[in-house]
Amino acid sequence: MPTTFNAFASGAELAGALAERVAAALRDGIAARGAASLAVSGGSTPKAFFAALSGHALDWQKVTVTLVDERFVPPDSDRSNHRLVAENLLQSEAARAHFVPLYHPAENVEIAAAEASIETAAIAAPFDVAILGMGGDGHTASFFPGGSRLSEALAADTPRGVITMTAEGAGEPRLTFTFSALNDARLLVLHIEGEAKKTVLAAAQAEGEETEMPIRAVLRRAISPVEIYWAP
Ligand SMILES: O=C1O[C@H](COP(=O)(O)O)[C@@H](O)[C@H](O)[C@H]1O
Repeated sequence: MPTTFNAFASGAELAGALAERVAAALRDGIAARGAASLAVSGGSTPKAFFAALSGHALDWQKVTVTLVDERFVPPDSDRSNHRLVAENLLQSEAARAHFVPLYHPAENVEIAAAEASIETAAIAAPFDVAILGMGGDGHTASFFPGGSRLSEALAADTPRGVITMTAEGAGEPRLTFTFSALNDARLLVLHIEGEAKKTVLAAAQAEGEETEMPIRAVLRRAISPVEIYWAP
């Protein structure tokens, strides 16, 4: 699928434009199907976008928000993507959205992933919107190079759902939606910021193994076109 590259002069400009784009897609989903879904990434990049989106007036009660991936940490951890979303997106107008977490206080991450798969299966597929990020190592979601279940996570025939991932660069064990659950989102965005990530993106767009830079799976094989949003 083709990618489009949308460059902005600043992170603030990007946040405003991406929030407009996502709010419009959610409104379209509500108009067409009565409800809409949004899967967002964590990390350090999306805060300004979350703040901009949270102020958009739309029928948030009909929107389900979930995470593309999560660390196996409780929501009061400063490493929690759930916490990031609660503090920055589920505010203002968006406080009325329904949030489905991936973390569950289970005995181990495998049980938590099974619970997350069951709960998120109630969200109609495909997602209306999925916002991916990308790490400096070329990971997206929790598809890490060298990840314990990377091949399974990236395989097109792995069912939609949440699986576990451990990797040297990942810190805590992870919970991540599979590639099959993300690649057909009606609006599929890759949100990256900084010159360093632009360089990583260029490397990912060159030849090489998907397993070395898992973002390649999205850039090469996603069913939906990938809209890249970048600012310096
Ligand atoms: O581990 C993660 O990292 C990526 C990228 O994060 P960033 O801090 O470089 O923006 C993120 O997309 C993912 O959701 C997160 O769990």
